[in-house]
Formats: sequence, C-alpha cells, structure tokens
Amino acid sequence: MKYISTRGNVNGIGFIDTVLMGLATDGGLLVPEKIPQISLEKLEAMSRMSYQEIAFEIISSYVDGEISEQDLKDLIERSYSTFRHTDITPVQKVKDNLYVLELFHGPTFAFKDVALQFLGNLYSYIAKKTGVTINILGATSGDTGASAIEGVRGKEGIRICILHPHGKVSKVQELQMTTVNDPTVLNLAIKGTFDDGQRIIKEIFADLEFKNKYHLRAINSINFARILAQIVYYFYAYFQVKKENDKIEYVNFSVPTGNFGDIFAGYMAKRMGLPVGKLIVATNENNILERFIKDGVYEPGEFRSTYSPSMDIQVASNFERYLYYLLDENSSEVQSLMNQFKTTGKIEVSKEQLRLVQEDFSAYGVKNDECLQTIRKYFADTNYLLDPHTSCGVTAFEKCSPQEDICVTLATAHPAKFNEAIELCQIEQTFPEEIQQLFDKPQYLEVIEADKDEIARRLERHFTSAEVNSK
Ligand SMILES: Cc1ncc(COP(=O)(O)O)c(C=O)c1O
Ligand SMILES: N[C@@H](CCOP(=O)(O)O)C(=O)O
Repeated sequence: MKYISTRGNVNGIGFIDTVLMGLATDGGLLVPEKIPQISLEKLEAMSRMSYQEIAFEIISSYVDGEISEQDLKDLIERSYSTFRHTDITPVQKVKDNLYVLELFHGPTFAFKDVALQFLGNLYSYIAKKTGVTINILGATSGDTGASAIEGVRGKEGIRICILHPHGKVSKVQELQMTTVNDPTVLNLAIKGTFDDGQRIIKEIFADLEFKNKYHLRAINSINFARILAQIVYYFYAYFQVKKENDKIEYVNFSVPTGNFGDIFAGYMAKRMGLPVGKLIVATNENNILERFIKDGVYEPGEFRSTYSPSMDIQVASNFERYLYYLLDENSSEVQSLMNQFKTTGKIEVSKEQLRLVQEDFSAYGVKNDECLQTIRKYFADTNYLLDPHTSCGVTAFEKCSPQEDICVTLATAHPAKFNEAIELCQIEQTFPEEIQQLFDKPQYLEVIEADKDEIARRLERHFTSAEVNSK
C-alpha cells in the first residue's frame, strides 16, 4: 500500500512516511493509492470480532506490513486500554430507528480519543524504532487539542504545541488542555478563530525548511492515521446494529461535521465495502458543508459562535480528500480547484458531480435554538442527554433519514464538556470525577496574535527547549 497526495506531487510513500509527513509537501492531503476492499466473507467474519480485532483488520490493511503484526496488535491494545467502556465505542438504541454510537468513553470524553490514543502511541513507537524527533503542531476548536495532549503527554522525546481560539472553546475544553503542567506541552490561545489556527499551521507546515528543521508532525485529521483509526467504529457500529436487526441491508450514519474528517472516515468505510446508505452531514450554523451538499457550491460564509463550538469551522480540511475521489482521483483537477479556491474563495462542481455527491450524502444545518430544543426533547422523552454536537447529529437524522431506515448518529462528545449549553436547557448534570477535578487546577497558556510569524518564533523556542509556560 502506497500513499499519494491529492495534488499529485507526492507519490509512492509508505504508511510510516505518510504519518510523519502529515500535510503532503505539495500542500495536498495524503490518501491511499487504492482503497482496500473488504469482501462479504470477511465482513461476516469481522461481525463476530471485538473492537480491537476489527481495528487490527482495518488498520493492518493500510499499514501493509510496515509494522509487524504483533507490534500493531500491541499498539491497538495499549491505545484502547485507556477507555472506560469495555466495548470501546458502544452503540445505544435511543428509539426505534435511531441508535447512538458513543464515541466519548476515552480519556478526554470526545471522539478524538479513538484516533489520538492510537496516534500518540504510534508516534512514540516510530520515535523509538527510527530515532526521528516528534514535535507536534496542531490546531483545535476544543477537542483535538485536549485529546492530542492526553495522547502524547509523558511520552519520551515528544513535544507538542496546540493553537486554540482564545475564548471560543468551552470551559471544560480549555481546562482539559491548559491544566497540563508539563514543559513539553505548549498551549497558544490565538486571538482569532479555529479557521485562523488551521490556516496558520498549514502555512507553517508548507514552509518545508521550517517543517524539516523543527521536525514538525501533525495530529489533526490532516494526518491520514487519524482518518484510518476513525474508519474502525463505522464497521463496529454496523455490526452491533445488524445483530439486533438481521434483515437490514444498510445503515445510515448521521455525523456532526466540522472539518469533514469523521464523516470522511465513514465515506472510506463505505468505499471499502461496508453497507452504508446515506451519510448525513450535520452542521451547525457554520454550514458551508450543508450548502455544498445541497447546491454544489463550496464557499465560506460568515463565522458564527454556536452551542457546538467544536464545529465552528468554515473551511473543512478533509473536503479536499473527498474532492479527490469526487473528481475520479484526478489530482491535477484537484490542484486547479484548490488554486481557484485560494484566489476566488469558491469552488463549484458540475450538475453531474452534484448528483454523485447527493448519492452518498445528505445534509442539514442545525440552528442554535433547534440544537437546544433537541437536547430538551430527547432528555424529556428518552432520558438520554445529548451533547450539543450530538444534538446536531440527531436533529439532522430527524430531517434527513427516511422513517424506514435505521440510522446511527455519532455521539462525538460527552455532555459534561459543554455544560454551557446543557444549563441553557435547564438540565442539571453531574460531572464525571475526571472533569470535576480540573476546576481546582492552575492553567498554563499564552495568549498570542493569530500571526504566522509570531507563532513560528514561539514554536522555535518551544521545539528547541523544554521551558515551562505560565499563565
Ligand atoms: C465534539 C465534536 N463533534 C464533531 C466534530 C466534527 O468532526 P469533524 O471535524 O471530523 O467533522 C468535532 C470536531 O471536529 C468535535 O469536536
Ligand atoms: N473539532 C476539531 C477541529 C479540528 O479537527 P481535526 O479533526 O482536524 O483535528 C477540534 O475539536 O479541535
């Protein structure tokens, strides 16, 4: 299995180099040359496997022997031993045709842990095997940051810097990231939005001299390993639902969406042969992806702060990966559309391409008040407390999934992370102990302009020393 860039100028690199490269050196995103196919017999066999065994089957088909079977099994075991639920990502039936896939049983109570526990261990493994330096640079709208820090903290030879939008993450998300007192961890609170942070880290990664000098690595879904680990739970969820509904031919998935990473993993699962019906893109009021799926026009709108702040994203990183497949793996067309996006701020696909988009996806953009209404309604009717991101997923399920279909909504975070929204619903929740204890800790962060050069200068200091930051 080799990997190539969506923009065509990186070819034939293996899995470990793909993980280390993160953003492709031509500015594109790395994808496998061929998507591995799972036969019906294999699917049948996998339906009886544990989460970890399914993870091994999927991940090994992309690693393609670059990590020995035993080492990969150990990595997977270690990564999921930190989860609080034995099923890792359990599926709960909420009502007749709606299941919720709980992805929040990892250390930081968000779906990011599923991939970032694995990626943290993978980086540590690669560092030990090859001696390469791992200096991680990431941007977060709240969840990736905490999860990435948790995935690598205390691991030998790894440093990390996370950019988050100052004042635009929930209190618990901020505490999770900034209460880590460790000289190898740097939290930069930028005066701007997540999109500013993501743009700046992409610009820094694109400066190849700087990237190579400081051995910069990615933990965002820019890194294909993130997508890979997220494919696993689509399979696991399908098998759980199929056990209870043996006549079904497919399952729809409703996915709270921001950077298009999680739902892109679902698209990959479908392309691998998983019987997926519709992939429902659930956005909040930052609805660029909803508009694209309905009209075929990809164009950022005005930034809105919502009750689901982790999805307050205008420019969705993984859209480029999807575009690559939509354009029939034609990297020069991807390159020219991405250039066009850079200059005009807009991409428009043809009617025929839009038809293809709508074969796989439907979409709904959830308004702020609808998000709270759904939380209240499901709590009252089913006693299930949705976090505001999952609430967007459930609202989109109601709008887009036909009554006769079974739909799995991805529960991407625990409601305790977003108590601001839960309180507005007049619902009282008890915080898990791991979250409650954060409120007593001091915070370590630096507020900085959303300025690439200033941030790069700060990174130089962090990635060459181990100084402790203080508030
Ligand atoms: C809780 C939560 N839900 C949903 C999303 C959206 O996922 P993606 O960016 O992969 O589309 C995010 C962040 O990205 C998140 O943190
Ligand atoms: N919602 C994310 C945004 C970053 O997305 P990623 O999947 O590319 O890491 C977050 O919580 O940071």
